[in-house]
Amino acid sequence: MAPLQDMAHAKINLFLHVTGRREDGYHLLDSLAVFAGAGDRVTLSAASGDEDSLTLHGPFSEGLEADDNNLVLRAAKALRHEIGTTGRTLPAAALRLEKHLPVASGIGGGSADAACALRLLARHWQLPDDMAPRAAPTLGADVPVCLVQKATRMEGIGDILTPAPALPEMGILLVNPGVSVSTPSIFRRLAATGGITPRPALSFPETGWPTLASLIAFLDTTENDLQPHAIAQEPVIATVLERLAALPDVRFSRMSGSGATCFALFDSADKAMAAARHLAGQDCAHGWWHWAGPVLP
Ligand SMILES: C[C@@](CO)(OP(=O)(O)O)[C@H](O)COP(=O)(O)OP(=O)(O)OC[C@H]1O[C@@H](n2ccc(N)nc2=O)[C@H](O)[C@@H]1O
Ligand SMILES: Nc1ncnc2c1ncn2[C@@H]1O[C@H](COP(=O)(O)OP(=O)(O)O)[C@@H](O)[C@H]1O
Repeated sequence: MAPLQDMAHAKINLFLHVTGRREDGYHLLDSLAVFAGAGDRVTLSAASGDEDSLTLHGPFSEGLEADDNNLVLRAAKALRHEIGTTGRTLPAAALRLEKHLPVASGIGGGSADAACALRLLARHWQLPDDMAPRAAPTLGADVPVCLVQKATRMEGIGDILTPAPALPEMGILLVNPGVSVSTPSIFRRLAATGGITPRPALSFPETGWPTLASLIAFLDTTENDLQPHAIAQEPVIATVLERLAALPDVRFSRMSGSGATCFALFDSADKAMAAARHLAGQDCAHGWWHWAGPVLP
């Protein structure tokens, strides 16, 4: 069998409202998630042994372990469990993860890797369509949206998904200042300050956003409720946001997820790439990770 390969794309929360808290401590969200061309690559080859295995490669593989805690191997285990008794007898998979996305950075890299592994394993084992979506939420709140990997409104804790209305063509620049941020610690900070901002229910336009201006007019009515808490923990995020807002041709900027990656929107991928070159020339951006290109359709 030829190896199977798929991309685990970066998820960006264009806005993120925390609307409530469940009894188990998980927060209810309302968020518009889109995916960028940036991503990790996962490859699956048939293996002869009886254990699934993982090897790590790429610029952000250092600091990650290829052990049972890695979300790629956790995905394989969760999928076998979901399948039931026959899950244990399915052929072993040799998985290879090429890590290009910064770890613990608010763009769901680990969740995207898990979702990507689920998609590949479901193809490898020729599983029915509902099997990977059943395993996804057991791996993390962001894994279901990463399985879909298309612009989506996320509600509940990330388990209620609705396809987003049509989005305009745009370019995106992602910038991470090289600090990792733990998602639970940012939700804890939010909870400690009372957390929930009361707001009227938000409605998305049924016909979508025909232009970037119309999308930005909508985003201007929203926030990322986790952003102030992430800045309080890692003040360098505020510096990233200042730099993004000052870039040529920038139309909008904000932090994604629980941070620290921030994004800026542009009329085109070319303009995003030109702004990335401009930023890379600044002293403050030394050691910052960035990626610029298209938002996936
Ligand atoms: C904040 C978001 C927004 O898309 O993105 P990231 O910053 O991780 O990219 C996600 O909700 C993150 O999803 P994910 O990273 O999969 O979270 P999980 O592993 O399930 O949960 C980690 C911890 O975050 C908190 N958590 C997570 C999701 C949620 N809806 N409410 C929460 O309170 C809980 O404390 C939980 O124990
Ligand atoms: N394949 C993986 N890639 C990234 N992180 C992983 C992976 N497997 C396990 N993890 C763990 O998951 C945590 C969350 O990682 P990640 O998904 O990158 O965060 P975020 O959703 O904030 O971008 C990290 O602290 C990391 O230790």
